[in-house]
Amino acid sequence: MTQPWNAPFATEPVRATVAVPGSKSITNRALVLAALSERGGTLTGALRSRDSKLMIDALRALGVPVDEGDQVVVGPHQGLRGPSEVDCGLAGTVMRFVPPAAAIADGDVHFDGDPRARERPMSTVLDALRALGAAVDGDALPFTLHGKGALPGGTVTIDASASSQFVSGLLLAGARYDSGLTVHHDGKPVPSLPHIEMTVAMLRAAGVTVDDSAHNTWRVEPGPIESRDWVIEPDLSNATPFLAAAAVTGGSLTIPGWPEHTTQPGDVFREIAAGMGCTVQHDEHALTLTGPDELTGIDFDLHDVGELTPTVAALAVLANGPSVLRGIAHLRGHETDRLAALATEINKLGGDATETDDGLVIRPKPLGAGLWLAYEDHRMATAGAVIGLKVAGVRVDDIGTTSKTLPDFPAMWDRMLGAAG
Ligand SMILES: O=C(O)C1=C[C@@H](OP(=O)(O)O)[C@@H](O)[C@H](O)C1
Ligand SMILES: C=C(OP(=O)(O)O)C(=O)O
Repeated sequence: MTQPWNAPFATEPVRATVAVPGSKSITNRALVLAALSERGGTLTGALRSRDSKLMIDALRALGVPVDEGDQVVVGPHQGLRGPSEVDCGLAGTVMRFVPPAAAIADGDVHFDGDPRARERPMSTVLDALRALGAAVDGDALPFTLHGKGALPGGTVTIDASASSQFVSGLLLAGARYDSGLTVHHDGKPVPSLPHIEMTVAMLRAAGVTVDDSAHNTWRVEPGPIESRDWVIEPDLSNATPFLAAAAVTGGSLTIPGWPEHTTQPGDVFREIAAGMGCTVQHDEHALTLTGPDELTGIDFDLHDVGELTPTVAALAVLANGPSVLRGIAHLRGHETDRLAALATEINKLGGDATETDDGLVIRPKPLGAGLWLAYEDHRMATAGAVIGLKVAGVRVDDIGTTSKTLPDFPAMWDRMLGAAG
């Protein structure tokens, strides 16, 4: 058990430029697409973190050569194969993206992951694969896919209201199914739609024909996936704790390389921060956020951008008025039940947060020192760091859990604060 991390308290406004590593979501999609293309592919600016390492190791376990140099190079291979073991860790992208790909492997593939991963929703993907012709034992991690080297594919109806990753995972592999794939969603609205747009955009960039013109229906034509050099954008969701540092201290923070156009949901943070009183400037080179004297509360539907919730909740705790965060019931199936975790930890520090059916209500109240639990959730850990900038004596029990997507977080945070002087 590691010692709790003393969250640095900001004695002056944060003023810094912070370069964040590559996007988790784009990196892990590019890895899957490269593995499913005949000649592999390369990734420039790939994220190197627990989640991307789990994806690389999963692909290697399926017989795909992956070289991790300056670039990540996915080599050509003779087809995915078992028998093999895949460790999903706590990575939603590994547990939801790899099984649809492994469904065309030759041989058995056994999947498992962290204890919490066994509780994350999974049966939708496995039922869909069964409906498309796969043989699968199990409804959650651990489970075994009995690959036959090909999958008929066709049309499947799923309820993807618990996670957009159910749709993305199926679409990423769908072109390699004999008849391609049509996915219909039937249920409450699918969350995180920008992440599905990211999937569709990357499939098209790899030469796959995708029809997403009908609401809640996606059609992927069968055919090859082209080999490409993927240039990975900075992870905009991982940029948000750093931007939040400027927001809560009345400072100014620049993220270089913020894309002009992107499917990353982190881009919506510009609108949220502006809605809370920040000034946000964006040009073709960078994004700069300047914090106000006092943050205002916000009423925001985060359904499309749920992964921003922990950062936004941290801002809300330090705002001068109430905030309502809506549309995020599906966060109960994330790395931890994020609604329960945020409400519990905020209230433990003396704050006022209430869980609703689909979100959180956070009211201003002075906070005090205390231990902030991360629940093995990288974004809970970074939210604790943001609050600690303004509340003296906050400790985060497991800052190391940030390695899921941002292994260098504590050093980056220190460098950011050092730059403020
Ligand atoms: O496809 C992706 O890369 C992701 C989709 C989203 O999942 P949910 O739709 O389950 O929220 C997001 O929260 C997750 O961090 C990454
Ligand atoms: C929900 C998240 O991760 P995962 O890809 O494991 O679902 C997240 O990073 O906020």
